[in-house]
Amino acid sequence: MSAVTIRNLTLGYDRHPAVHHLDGRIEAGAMLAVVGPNGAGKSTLLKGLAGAISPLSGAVEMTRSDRHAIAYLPQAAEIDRSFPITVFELVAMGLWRRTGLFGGLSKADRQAIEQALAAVGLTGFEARTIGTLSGGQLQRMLFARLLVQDARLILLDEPFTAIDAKTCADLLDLVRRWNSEQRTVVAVLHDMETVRQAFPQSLLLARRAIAWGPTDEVLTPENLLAARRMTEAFDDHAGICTEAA
Ligand SMILES: Nc1ncnc2c1ncn2[C@@H]1O[C@H](COP(=O)(O)OP(=O)(O)OP(=O)(O)O)[C@@H](O)[C@H]1O
Repeated sequence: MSAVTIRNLTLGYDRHPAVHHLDGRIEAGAMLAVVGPNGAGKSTLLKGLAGAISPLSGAVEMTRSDRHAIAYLPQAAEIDRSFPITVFELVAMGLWRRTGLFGGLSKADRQAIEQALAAVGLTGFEARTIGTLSGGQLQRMLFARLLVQDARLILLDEPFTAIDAKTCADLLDLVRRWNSEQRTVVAVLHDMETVRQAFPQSLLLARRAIAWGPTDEVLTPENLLAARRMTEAFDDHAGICTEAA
């Protein structure tokens, strides 16, 4: 059974396409890594799956109940840390579909928030404002919000970038737990070791799909080179450095 079917999907900004003519299926319960060079369209694809941007053409198909149960973790850079909100309040926002924006929290809701904070190792941080957290603590807090969302489809944009090894390992354990609970996880990742270790399926993106399937068949040197060449060909401002994939 597929959780998501992508049909001839083109996504972009101001009518400029960033992801072209993508076709594929994400099976329910899959762990799919989305990989590719900078500017390949990975974040754009996640936003399209999350429903945060509308397709220029084509479609993202999923059941109505799945569409209403998507948890999306944006890149850390997109979080406004100066916003005056506490850790508890931010994690509580994961419940808003159930409680409504201004609804009160039940005792069970408060317990769920406390449990989520405990699961990410942030017990005692409830009253801290988010601007006082370290990078690793911030990411743990965002995972706690994902936990209380209790979603079937979880979209993660670079969840392990710029965090320490311990936090990375702890959060990867949570992702594995979600997968063992038959949730579907789609993650944009840059670290190929993490992809090979934890994500059986990969989509290699370079505006178009270069390859999509079992990770060891997708992450070949030939495919990675093709992805880099294709993304550079798209980028008007591409520099001459060709080292980092
Ligand atoms: N809000 C936006 N408005 C206009 N163009 C955008 C916007 N966001 C992304 N783009 C462009 O769309 C293309 C794909 O960007 P995207 O962020 O999806 O790539 P990415 O693969 O996630 O890159 P990275 O690995 O660097 O995060 C890029 O050329 C980018 O400049």
